[in-house]
Amino acid sequence: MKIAIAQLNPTIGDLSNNAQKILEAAQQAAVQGARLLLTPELSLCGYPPRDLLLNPSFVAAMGMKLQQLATDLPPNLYVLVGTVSPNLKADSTGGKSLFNSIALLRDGQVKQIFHKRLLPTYDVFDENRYFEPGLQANYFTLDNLDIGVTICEDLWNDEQFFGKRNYAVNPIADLAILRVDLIVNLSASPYSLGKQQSRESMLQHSAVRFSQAIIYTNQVGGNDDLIFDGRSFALNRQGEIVCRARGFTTDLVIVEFDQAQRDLQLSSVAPVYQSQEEEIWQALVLGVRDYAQKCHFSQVLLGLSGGIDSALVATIAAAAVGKENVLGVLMPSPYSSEHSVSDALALGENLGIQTTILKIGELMSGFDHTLADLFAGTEFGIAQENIQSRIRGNLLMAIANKFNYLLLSTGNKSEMAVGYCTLYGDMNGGLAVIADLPKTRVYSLCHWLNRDREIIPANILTKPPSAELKPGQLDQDSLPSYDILDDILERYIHNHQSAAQIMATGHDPVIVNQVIQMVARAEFKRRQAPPGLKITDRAFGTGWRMPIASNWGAVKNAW
Ligand SMILES: NC(=O)c1ccc[n+]([C@@H]2O[C@H](COP(=O)([O-])OP(=O)(O)OC[C@H]3O[C@@H](n4cnc5c(N)ncnc54)[C@H](O)[C@@H]3O)[C@@H](O)[C@H]2O)c1
Ligand SMILES: Nc1ncnc2c1ncn2[C@@H]1O[C@H](COP(=O)(O)O)[C@@H](O)[C@H]1O
Ligand SMILES: N[C@@H](CCC(=O)O)C(=O)O
Ligand SMILES: O=P(O)(O)OP(=O)(O)O
Repeated sequence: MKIAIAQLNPTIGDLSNNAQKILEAAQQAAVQGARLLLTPELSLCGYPPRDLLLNPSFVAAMGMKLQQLATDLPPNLYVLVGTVSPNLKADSTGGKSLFNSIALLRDGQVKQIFHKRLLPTYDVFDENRYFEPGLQANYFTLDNLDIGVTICEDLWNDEQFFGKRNYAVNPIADLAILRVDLIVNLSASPYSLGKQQSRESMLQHSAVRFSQAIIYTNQVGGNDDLIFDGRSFALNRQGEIVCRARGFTTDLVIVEFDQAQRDLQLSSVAPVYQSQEEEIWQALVLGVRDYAQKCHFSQVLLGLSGGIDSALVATIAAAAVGKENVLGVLMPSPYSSEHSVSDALALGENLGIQTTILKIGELMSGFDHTLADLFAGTEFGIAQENIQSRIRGNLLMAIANKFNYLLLSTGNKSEMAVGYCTLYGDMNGGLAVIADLPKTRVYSLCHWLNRDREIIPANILTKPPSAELKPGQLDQDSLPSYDILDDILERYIHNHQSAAQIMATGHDPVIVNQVIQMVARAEFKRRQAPPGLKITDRAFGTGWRMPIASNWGAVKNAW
């Protein structure tokens, strides 16, 4: 039996176009002789729909679209579609009003509905807010095969693999007891670095442990801060990968279930593990492309300083939306170095993007003049330095607003962590492209980009980072060196280590305390930052929920 995996890229809430994508995949699958088509979790509305689910008219429209899709699908093909369904007992039991479900469609009808059993609530997930958990093991019978149905998190509870039980039940174990022939999984699993290795080793473990063939279908595409990498795959009962779809792009793959052997056959196995840099690059390009497209922007702009952060963002942007659709704005001030302009122009030329120069000296004088009386008798300080950044931010938003460009902001994760950025200045923008990349990773990605030929000019790679807001200023005047800063941040933010634990690894206690205080104090800035593309398992986005007015971490030695 041929089973098709449709690795789709839905737009959240675009029910008609999402249904059309499912229909087109079904037509292709039917032509290729498939009997069953799998689509991702919530494929009809896109994942994550968030609070759209609280809107009854949205839920009703999804129900109608599902019925229409069932009617439109090619005959004789069974199709699993991700949708929501009502919890009819909600009023009497006090539960949530919806299930996160899969509908089995065939010949114009919704044949069966299956509900997601394990609802994730950690990191970016908030499914208990909307959904009631399903209580039953889900399966259906097709051509004498019993096919177990699971939704995303349903597979993430193999206590032998994790070394602990994440939930009380394990849907795979329940299906194995029922002796199903095959388990399919419809997922919307967001990308983070190394996630595919975890998914594959987790499911290899479960496939072998329960002697179950598993087909895992993932969503692909960018939705706000989240990037879905696709890379759907299937495993036979021995835990061997028999098929792997492409990463970071849509795909339709057919796998063959051998009914005599009761197992999946080997089909096409795409190479899986690229270098970390290549993987991050593909994720960010997809994230920018889809954010722009799904928010209806065809052109983007950014401030080009001749520094490495803006150079990387410009390079990603050119790959995402086309070099002819990227505008780099150079805004030298009297404090800017000469190489600021020459390096930015060299980068612009290498990329083939448009560039323009707007000198900001006169605007700075205008600000100084207007503020002169109010600031009289005070020393020149950070507030005056930041005026340059705010003038640039203002000019960039004026251009974005005038010509309907998307402004990309260029802050990296190290800066966002410690607040080394100016609110309403360089933090302006619609999308923070590298906000989840520590500065050391910005460097490694740029070196990787230059592996065959120079894209990022050598001088941008070698000069010391500088905000250039006053003469001779370097980042390292205010911050520890980036390799030290990034190591402390990794331990504190990702590994949840305490100050004492970080100090025990040999870091200077004064620096550790300073960094932790800076992270706490910069929360108010991060809360006002544009959405940042998530590429790690701990990003400053929807999964980061810190208080702003808090004393924890802000007071020296408080922990
Ligand atoms: N702009 C750039 O291009 C750039 C780049 C790199 C580094 N930097 C550095 O970033 C720093 C920016 O300076 P900054 O942080 O003083 O400027 P800022 O204006 O971005 O933030 C400080 C201001 O925010 C407000 N604020 C402080 N705590 C708050 C809270 N809890 N809630 C609400 N508002 C609050 C206050 O008005 C305070 O003066 C400087 O050190 C600068 O050198 C800037
Ligand atoms: N001289 C500049 N021209 C254009 N854009 C600039 C300039 N200086 C800074 N920017 C923008 O602001 C961010 C942050 O700057 P840092 O150098 O990190 O302080 C930069 O990426 C540019 O987008
Ligand atoms: N834990 C899974 C599942 C999430 C889900 O159920 O959507 C993941 O991170 O990919
Ligand atoms: O933000 P940029 O591009 O100016 O990079 P750097 O901070 O390294 O100068």
